[in-house]
Amino acid sequence: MELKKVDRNEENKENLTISNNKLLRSAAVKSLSFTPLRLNLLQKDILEAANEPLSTVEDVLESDDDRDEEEKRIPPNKNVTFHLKNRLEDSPIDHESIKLSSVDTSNKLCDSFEEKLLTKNRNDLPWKFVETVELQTNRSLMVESKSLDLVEENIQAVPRIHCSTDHNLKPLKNQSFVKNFETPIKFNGAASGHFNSELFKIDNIFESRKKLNYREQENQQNKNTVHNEEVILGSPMNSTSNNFMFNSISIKHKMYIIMKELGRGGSSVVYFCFDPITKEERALKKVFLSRAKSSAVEYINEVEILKKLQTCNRIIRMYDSEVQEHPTEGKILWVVLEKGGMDLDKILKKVSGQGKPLANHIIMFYWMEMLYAVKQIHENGIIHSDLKPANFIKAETSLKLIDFGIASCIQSDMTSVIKNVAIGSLDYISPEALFNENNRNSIDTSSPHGNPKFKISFKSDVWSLGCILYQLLFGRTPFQHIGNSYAKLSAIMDPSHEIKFPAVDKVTDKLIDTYVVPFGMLIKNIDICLISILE
Ligand SMILES: Nc1ncnc2c1ncn2[C@@H]1O[C@H](COP(=O)(O)OP(=O)(O)OP(=O)(O)O)[C@@H](O)[C@H]1O
Repeated sequence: MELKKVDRNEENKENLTISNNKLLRSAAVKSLSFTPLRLNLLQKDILEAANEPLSTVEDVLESDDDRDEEEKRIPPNKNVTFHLKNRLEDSPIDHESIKLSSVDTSNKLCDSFEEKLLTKNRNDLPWKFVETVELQTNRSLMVESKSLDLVEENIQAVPRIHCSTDHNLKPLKNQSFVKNFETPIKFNGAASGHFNSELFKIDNIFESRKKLNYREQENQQNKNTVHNEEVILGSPMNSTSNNFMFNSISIKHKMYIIMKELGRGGSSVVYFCFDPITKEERALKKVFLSRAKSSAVEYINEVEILKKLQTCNRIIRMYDSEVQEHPTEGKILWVVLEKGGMDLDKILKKVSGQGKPLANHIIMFYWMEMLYAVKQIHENGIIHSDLKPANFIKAETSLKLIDFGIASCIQSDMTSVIKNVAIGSLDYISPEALFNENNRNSIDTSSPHGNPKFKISFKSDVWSLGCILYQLLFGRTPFQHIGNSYAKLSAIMDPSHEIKFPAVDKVTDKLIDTYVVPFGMLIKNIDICLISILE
């Protein structure tokens, strides 16, 4: 890899403004190679970042900087105290704690739970501890609400568990080793949470219910040709309430328990679900085909494209799909997908909410992950057409690409495709995706004469990548500040529009006198599609 010495003075005096006639793709990439915006990284940093599991990267983002390295880890085989905190009241529940003994923090079996949470004298709390459950590799807590009304509302009140190696049950001073309970709870009357894993208490509840529920489901299927009404699986064990409910769905004769919503798109909802037989977690995308703004064919297209990309490790895995007729909701497309974590948009919002800039090596890590993903689809002849942070999600230790709803498959002898609608997300859309070849003199994307014609190529994705890169560096997309949509479209399409590249001090003390890896060199090695732009 080529290394280059930084001239600090040269670096700092530049405040680059690049004319749009070289297009954002080129400008964004070049800005990194020749200006203070260049990612000043040690080769070591890059390699470290590339090898670092994403979860660790996020842990870094979440942790308190002033904490000792030592303190961040709970040593294996030490007693660990979990401290429940009621976030609404914002006061630790001092007397309520669980002692675990011999906890192996590498997420292996924990030997025993010594104590249950004491709830006496704490009748004022909306939450009552019920029990802890030890699954093979996971530890779960179960918490029950005294009031049904409080369940949905206060679900956020439970979610903090403070881990401490301290036997005196004190929460850590800076509370930075905090694991959030996610909120899988859709149940009435009881809530379960988890830490260190995304498996739930539902596991053992489900075991005892399984036979019954399959029978129920079978009966229902026999009685009813519309076989995929959501099935209520009965009341839970250990719950004082009899309103414990799960939603389940059968896709290609395989049952999934729906746990919670993960996200939403224009015409779809994505749920976190659980395969009760294999215990595997899945994401379930429910597309309301009849409500789809764009053609339902596009969602079917998504399934076909995903099938084509199943050998690519930076693309979300698809396990199954089925179109079903729902009595009230019309045609529904169900797609069973690999479950990812947070999408990059949420990660960026979270970071900006913390008021911290993204560290260079994290930018680099995300950026490389995005390039790998886009490289894989381009090599397979696919143009995504809707690249944006929300469509990259954390999965395993990488970022993976999702949402191929408007993607196009290009024949091997072609480099572009004609669409008859402008497609993409406004802040990331390329000029050519807005440029109606049948209405050249206007930014009006409709056509007075004949069908509109938009010529999309692989480079449209590169433009969107440039916008994402800009956002990673400056905290906003290049056209985000233009509020009026018409003005925004004009700016995107106007080659003379100037994109501002504010001077930001990305050069930390640590890196000032070190060598720099020009960003372009990395890209060159990664994405063939960017080579032409750099040269
Ligand atoms: N496999 C997955 N694992 C985890 N979360 C997911 C997964 N797929 C989607 N999501 C979440 O759901 C959101 C919406 O999903 P997706 O983008 O696929 O829907 P869409 O209807 O195609 O969206 P759009 O209207 O933007 O095209 C995503 O931004 C992401 O937060």
